[in-house]
This record gives sequence, C-alpha cells and structure tokens, in this order.
Amino acid sequence: MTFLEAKPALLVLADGSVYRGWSFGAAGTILGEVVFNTGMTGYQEVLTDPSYRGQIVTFTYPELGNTGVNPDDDESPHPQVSGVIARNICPLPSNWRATQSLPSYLENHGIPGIYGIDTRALTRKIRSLGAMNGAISSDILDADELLRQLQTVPAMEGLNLVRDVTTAAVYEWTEASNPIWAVSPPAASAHEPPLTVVAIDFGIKRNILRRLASHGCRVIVVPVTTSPETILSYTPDGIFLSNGPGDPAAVAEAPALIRALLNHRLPTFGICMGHQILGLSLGGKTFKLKFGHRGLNQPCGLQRQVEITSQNHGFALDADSLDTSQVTITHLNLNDRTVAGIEHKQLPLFSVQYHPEASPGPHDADYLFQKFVETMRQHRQKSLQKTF
Ligand SMILES: NC(=O)CC[C@H](N)C(=O)O
Repeated sequence: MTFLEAKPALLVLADGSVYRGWSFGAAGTILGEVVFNTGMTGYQEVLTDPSYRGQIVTFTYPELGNTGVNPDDDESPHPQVSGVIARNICPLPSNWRATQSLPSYLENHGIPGIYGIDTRALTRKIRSLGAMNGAISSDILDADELLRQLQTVPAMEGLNLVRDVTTAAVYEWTEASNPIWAVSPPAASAHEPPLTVVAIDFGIKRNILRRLASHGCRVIVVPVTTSPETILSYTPDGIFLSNGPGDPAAVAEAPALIRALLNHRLPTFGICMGHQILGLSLGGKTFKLKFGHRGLNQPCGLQRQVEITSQNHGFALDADSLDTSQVTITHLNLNDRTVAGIEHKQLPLFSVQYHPEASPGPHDADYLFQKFVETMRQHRQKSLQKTF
C-alpha cells in the first residue's frame, strides 16, 4: 500500500455526524461501538486484545504503525477489533522486531481502518455524548445509507460477546514472559509442585497467562461453559477470572459457575471482566460508563498510594450495589472515583478493574500476581495442615 493509492472512506456515527478520511487495512464496511484509547504505545496489543471485540477503536495518539507488527506482541491469535480509526498511518515501519506493516496486517485479517480523521474532535464528541455505534466504510460513501445500516446494530449494553472468544477446548499454558522484558524476578522454582491455576476464559490476554507462568503457576485455561465439577477435577490451587468483551451482566452462564466455585473457598483473582463477574456473583451490579476507560495512565488507589494502570473497559461495578458486610473496595479509579478493586472480607477473593499484566502499559500493579501466588501458597499450606 502506498498513500498514492489511498481510497476515500467514511466514518458515520449514530448521532448522524460524518467524518471523511482515507481507507487503510481491509476494504469494506464495518459497524460497531466507537470508543477511544489514549495510550501512546501498544497499538498491536490493543488490536489483538479480545476485550475489544465488537468495537471500532479510535487511537488518540496521532500516528500509528511506526513500529509495525510482530508475532510476539499479539495478545490473541488475531486482531479482535472491528475497525480502526487513526489520525495518520505509517505504512513503512522501522523497528528491529517488525515482521509486517500495520496496514498490511489489518488487510490480511480483513479489518478495515480509516485515517485522516480529526481524532481530537472525534474523542471530544465521544466524551461529551458517550460511546456510540458507528460505521466505517470504503465501499459505501453515502452517509445516509450507513446511518440506515447503523439502526440495525445492537447497543453494547446487553451483549454477551464472550461466547465468540472463549477457548473451544481446554489447554495448558506454561510459557513465562520473555526475560528480556522481565519486570520482576521470576518465581518459577519457588513452588513444588507448581501452583495450579484454572483460568476461566472470558477472552483472556496472553500476557496474563505469561505473568501467571512467570510467577510460578501452571495454568489450565477452560471455556466459560465448563462445569464446576470439571474445574475442580484439575485440583486447582486457585481460580483466575479473565478479561473479556461485551456486557458482563449479559454473561448469563458466569454467576452460577462462580458461585458454585466460591463454595470451595479457593483463592480467586479476577481482572477486568473477571472483576466485574466476581462482583456480580457476590450480588453486586454493573453499569455502563459514559465513554469508558481505555488507556495506559489511569490512576487507581485509595489513600496515599497511587498505581498508574492500563485499562480497557466500558462497564464498572456499582459501588452502592456491593454488600459491605462481604466486600471491601480496595481501589478507586481516581479520575472518576468508580470502583477499581475489591476484596472479600472472609474468603480469599480479590479482583481489579485494571490490567496488572499491562501489555500495553505500566507495570505498577504486577505485585497483584505475587499476591495471588502468596494467597494460593498459604491456602495450600492450610489444606496440608488439615490433612495431617
Ligand atoms: N477488559 C475487559 O475485560 C473489559 C470488560 C468489559 N467488556 C467492559 O468493557 O467493561
């Protein structure tokens, strides 16, 4: 692709606003929820994060593609976003790790993009009106027709997208983070036999699996439809609840499964969708945020200590819905004071709305993996003491 060949493309939002730009990636038309991500790096990890399923992502960073793409930075086997909106695109990457340019990668995977868009104006619109459905197209350049097609697209609220991304078959993950990128000393030899974690896959990112493996865990990833009996047959030391796309309240199969597991008092750690589903299983409620939190510099904490975190979510737990005799709020998002972390008062359960695995983003919260490991270690010791 060269820019001389660039074809016109159209972006139409459900409120009727029209933006004209140029096509990159795959040709065609795509409809989805238009959201924005403010990260300055990590476009490939964002594109391949299954939590973005069904969404057209606007990148506020003004140029995408400079470092190309490479197989090691994929968070899942292929891009998951529906479409991409950019201010500018670099078609000729310059990076020792790059194996392909961003436009050709998206083209190969059938993902349409539009560039030449005033992403600052678009982001301000989404901030003031809220995330809304939109269409990008390189073959229908008639805004009214795209607007008509948009009427058929369901709202994100109420959508169960987990079934599209959960693993079809159980698999085991053992690969730790590449030591080149190590953020904390590997603890793999510390636990004998290794701690077994069953990860319930709502759309898991690979870096979560790598961080669990780096902290000494053997991870068994199971589909969301797995029965509690099958999960317990792996004799897990802990349960991990993964990130994932869509509305957490629409994942009808989850709360009964999680409640059945909670009866066994196993250490449980949830990230993002996993955090929301844990909260729902404990009787809480979630709600849709106006425009969500998507970026790499979201401050979270409670008092005196702030973690700068990676985030990607459109829903949050409603603080007032949480039963305070059971649940403590451990972290707030300090931008809007929504719930960012919870812990159970009696059971070894905790979860965060943000992404301690980063990829992309800062590593401030990597200690949570250590905390999970420590909780499992203590639980194992207690169980052994009971046995003897
Ligand atoms: N990253 C995630 O797990 C996102 C959770 C959920 N789909 C949301 O948008 O809030």
